[in-house]
Amino acid sequence: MLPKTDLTRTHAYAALSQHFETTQQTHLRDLFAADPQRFDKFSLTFEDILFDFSKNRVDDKTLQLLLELARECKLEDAIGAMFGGSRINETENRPVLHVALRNRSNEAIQVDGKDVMPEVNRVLAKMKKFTDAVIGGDWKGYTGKPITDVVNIGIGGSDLGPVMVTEALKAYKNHLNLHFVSNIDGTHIAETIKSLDPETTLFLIASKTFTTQETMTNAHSARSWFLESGAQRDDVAKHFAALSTNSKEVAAFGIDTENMFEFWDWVGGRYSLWSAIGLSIALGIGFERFEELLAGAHAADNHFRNTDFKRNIPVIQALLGVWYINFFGTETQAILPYDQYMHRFAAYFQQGDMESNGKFVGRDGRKVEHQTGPVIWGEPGTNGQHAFYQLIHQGTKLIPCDFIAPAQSLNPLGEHHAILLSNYFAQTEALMNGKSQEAVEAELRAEGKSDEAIAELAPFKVFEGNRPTNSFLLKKVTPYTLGSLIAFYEHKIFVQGVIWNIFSFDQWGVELGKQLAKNILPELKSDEKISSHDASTNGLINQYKAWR
Ligand SMILES: O=P(O)(O)OC[C@H]1O[C@@H](O)[C@H](O)[C@@H](O)[C@@H]1O
Repeated sequence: MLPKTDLTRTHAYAALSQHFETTQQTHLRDLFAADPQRFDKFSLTFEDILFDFSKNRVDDKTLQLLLELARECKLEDAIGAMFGGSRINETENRPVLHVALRNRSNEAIQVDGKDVMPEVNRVLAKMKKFTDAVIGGDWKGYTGKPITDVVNIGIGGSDLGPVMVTEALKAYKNHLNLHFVSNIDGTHIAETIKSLDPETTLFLIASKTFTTQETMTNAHSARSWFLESGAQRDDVAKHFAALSTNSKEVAAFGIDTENMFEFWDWVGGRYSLWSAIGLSIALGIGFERFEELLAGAHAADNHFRNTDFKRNIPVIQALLGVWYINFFGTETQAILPYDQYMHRFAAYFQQGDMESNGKFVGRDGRKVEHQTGPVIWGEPGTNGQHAFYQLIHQGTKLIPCDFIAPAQSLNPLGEHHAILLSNYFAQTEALMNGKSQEAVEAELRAEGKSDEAIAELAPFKVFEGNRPTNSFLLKKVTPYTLGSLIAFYEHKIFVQGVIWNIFSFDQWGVELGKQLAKNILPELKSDEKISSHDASTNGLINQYKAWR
């Protein structure tokens, strides 16, 4: 059970509200000028990751109060409850144990008095055997050829993690071609199988529940395509594997349970890349590197669990987010990786964060009186700079941003990396300092502009600055470092959920649309005019029928 604390009724919240009134106008420039130790004080190093949070609109007092808030919300108990296997996902009556999947120390983790680690290790061993056989060419397709292409069919948590990680670690990839099919739009599977040879293709049907409409429909289409190629039913075993918690449905689909890689209901879909759902990752980069990913996450778990909140990266990340969301009223959070390989990182945490903390009902079952999860978005730098940074620099909205970059490039090519990183450093500097009216005027004067032209143009060229950023500087993107970074963001989400007094590990909000789609599907099959919905929905459906 998680402790229940009403955020807005805590002492720390009242103190923070007061503190906000007195400090909200303070400029970051002045905070830096006033404290030469600011970077040392407000940055943390964890192995090969530097987390610099000094460019945030906080001072010692802010952090002290935010840490008090964490204590008042009983964060320590909540962390203990998660790692201890309590059923903290109360609305689904499940523990939340993605940390067990990467528990490389093998320390026992009990659920209802039973250690889950032997099962975790059994599946990992099975994954290793399978990945070694497929990568090594010993696993043969139905005509005796080795596998060349792997297609992961899954959606949401059964897709986004594997896609993000295999993209982020592409530099470590072996010869297997990876493909991901998620969308129910037939275009996705049709375009994917166009280039594939059924004799050398392996399908991974990734679904925790094995009932998700999109995944099952795509899986059936993949199987039909495979059988139409001349393969027999018995050959399915050589070309289809299942990653799931639901052995009954896997068997019903016709996949031999020998080819099933299990995980458990205590793994949330959006936290499942560490489980059998990560099989495509292990196939793409090899099992050892998959284990390095797990090890990096495990090290971050230990940091989260054992480090004083003051020096605890995910706790600080979370508290800064709370400061902006609940006091400054920010609504979004940009994640901006200066690494092309990490181009799906923000998309991954759109699900991770928004499906976890996009909730308006508190753990007491009542509507909360404060803001909860932010809108997460972002694109890799420098592409974003040429697209939406205008608004971050000069728009009317305050957008806290996370900048992420590796010091070492995996593709050192001429000056590319230095140029990339010069932009990474410049952007947080510019967002913090801005550019004053005087500086703009002096610049225009130096360009020889008249006083009149200067007066006209200057206001448009002013940057207020004081826009907060976090910087993650990684030594290099490796499976290990990536594992740690992902785990930090996961725990940030957890901490915020605790403080907001919401349940971060269910996702009831995705159900209504699914239900309604189920009602509408049969209506689309008939030619009759539909009148069972509101006028807009009826109108849209009937126009669709007229045009199809
Ligand atoms: O893995 P499954 O059971 O097919 O579910 C896929 C996704 O289904 C969605 O409905 C859920 O909101 C996600 O959390 C989940 O990841």
